[in-house]
Amino acid sequence: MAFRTFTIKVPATSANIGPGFDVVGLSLSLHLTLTVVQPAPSDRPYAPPVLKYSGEGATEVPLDAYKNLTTRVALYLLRCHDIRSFPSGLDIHVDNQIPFGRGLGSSGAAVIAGVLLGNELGGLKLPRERLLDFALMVERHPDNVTAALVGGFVGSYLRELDAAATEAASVPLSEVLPEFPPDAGEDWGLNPPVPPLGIGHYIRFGWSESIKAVAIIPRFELSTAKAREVLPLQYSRKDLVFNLQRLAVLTTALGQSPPDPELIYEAMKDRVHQPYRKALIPGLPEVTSAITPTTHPGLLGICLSGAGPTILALATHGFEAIAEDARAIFKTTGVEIDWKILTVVGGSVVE
Ligand SMILES: Nc1ncnc2c1ncn2[C@@H]1O[C@H](COP(=O)(O)OP(=O)(O)OP(=O)(O)O)[C@@H](O)[C@H]1O
Ligand SMILES: N[C@@H](CCO)C(=O)O
Repeated sequence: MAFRTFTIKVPATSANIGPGFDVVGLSLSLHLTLTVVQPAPSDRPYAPPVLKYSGEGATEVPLDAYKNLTTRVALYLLRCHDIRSFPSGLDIHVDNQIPFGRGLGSSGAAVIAGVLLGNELGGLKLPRERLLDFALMVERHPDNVTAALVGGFVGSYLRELDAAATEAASVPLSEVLPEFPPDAGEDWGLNPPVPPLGIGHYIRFGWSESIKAVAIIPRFELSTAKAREVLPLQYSRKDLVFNLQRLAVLTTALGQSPPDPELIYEAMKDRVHQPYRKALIPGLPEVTSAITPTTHPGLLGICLSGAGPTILALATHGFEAIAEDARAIFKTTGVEIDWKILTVVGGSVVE
């Protein structure tokens, strides 16, 4: 193969949208972009990938290809296809607009970029559904990764697997993505666990073109793992039905033109994750209860974005008033924010 260069562009995502915990995701107009230069094979000694990084997270992300999340996922995909290492002399420049640990799907985007990178480098030509299986072996809830891969407003579920497939899909992350020493020589250890076929299934819902998302982004990180630890293992029937009723309405309501604020505001309420996360996000209940379609014309609904701490307000107009009033409320709790108006975009692209 001759020298080639390609780019991989993956959108940010907001998961849950209120009641759809671990079920729905929305792809948004911030991107993780990889520009990859792959030299033609040569007789020169093996050279490991050189990773450069700009934008969000540039000061904290590992630049060792055997430690970085995206390249580790790419290597996982390659190793599952009997390709034991990266091609020699790769140059990968990552430019990232998605802030880390804010509930905008940075890790989901990094994982999807990794499966797309592995697919390209190995010339594997895997279909989208199979790429999703690999992503789900790493990020085990489907909402962010599915929306990042296919784009739009997406609902997904994990198929019930038989006993053997359940076992294959439940191996610890450390076995899926072992950390190799950079100079690992010939000993690559055990074969990686190959995902069962068809783990995740999804459908794209309609989305009204008039709706934009105001991302109100606190200036602190909250890891998804920490924000999941505070959730209970069991829920009352009342709370479950509360969420199911709203989610059923929401998936169609956001596709209608014009969107109905009265219907959507209530349909974006949640009793499964947000109430438990408020202790981690000072100001969350105050912002979501003070900003309503009555106080802020144009607002449709407001919720925690993913595992937080970002708050997502869906609106047709009045964006600045929503964001600045949220800023003022957060300020009273000592939290500074940045905000952005985002649009709903298509899925990942390799070109
Ligand atoms: N582009 C990237 N390259 C390498 N690692 C990344 C990248 N983006 C995110 N990560 C890793 O993922 C971590 C953040 O993941 P986490 O799941 O906690 O939050 P999030 O994905 O931003 O939010 P959420 O899942 O709630 O939408 C970062 O601290 C970093 O370790
Ligand atoms: N559904 C997940 C999204 C975060 O990745 C959560 O809320 O924990």
